[in-house]
Amino acid sequence: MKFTNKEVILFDLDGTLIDSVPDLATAVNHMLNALHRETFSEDTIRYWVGNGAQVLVKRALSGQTEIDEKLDPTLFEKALDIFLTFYGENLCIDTAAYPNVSTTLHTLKEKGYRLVIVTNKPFDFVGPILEALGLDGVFDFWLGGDSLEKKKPDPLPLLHACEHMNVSISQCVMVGDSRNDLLAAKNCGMQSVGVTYGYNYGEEIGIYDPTFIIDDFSELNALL
Ligand SMILES: O=C(O)COP(=O)(O)O
Ligand SMILES: [Mg+2]
Repeated sequence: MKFTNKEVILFDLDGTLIDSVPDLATAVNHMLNALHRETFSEDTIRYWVGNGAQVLVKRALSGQTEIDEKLDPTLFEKALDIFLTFYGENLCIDTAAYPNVSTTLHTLKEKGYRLVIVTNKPFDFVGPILEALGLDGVFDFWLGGDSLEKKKPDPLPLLHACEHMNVSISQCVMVGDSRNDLLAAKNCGMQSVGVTYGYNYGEEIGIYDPTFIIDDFSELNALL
């Protein structure tokens, strides 16, 4: 079984194309240290990634995935600023593309697919990371979590990407590691691929009903 009549492939970034948690965790702990607060392991922080930088910082200050509703707004603003500044200066120290990502993206491009990134990560961080990993030439377009007024799991960024690329929803596929990607796809009737190796809050990706599930990025070659 494989997809038919697809033209544009939408990719999530963190947990799908790149393992960015090592650098995100360093930046989170730098921020927590600066504010004299308890730090956390990379394994714990991995559960907090997926809804963008603001939610990540709120979860870190709350010490759990569930955000503390009584979080002091001044503390949050200060924490966000420390996090964004440090992360922006240390984007690609221990971040790496997952196995077979680069070769598979190049193969898909050679087959004629146009490739797009739809991430919840702030837009300004995306280009420098792609450049550092040698992936910047492969994509036609990308959207960050702050590019539009709503982010995944809202379908808005996926719909915007389709419109920008001048294709219909049925001509696109969303490839992602988290429920945010698969729910965004489901919310606009787009087919999807769930990857099992990324970050999904400790949940099996299959729960969110992707069209196909893959354990390795190169398996896309057989689906497209
Ligand atoms: O930055 C995040 O929280 C997640 O980013 P992603 O949408 O690329 O997984
Ligand atoms: Mg992701």
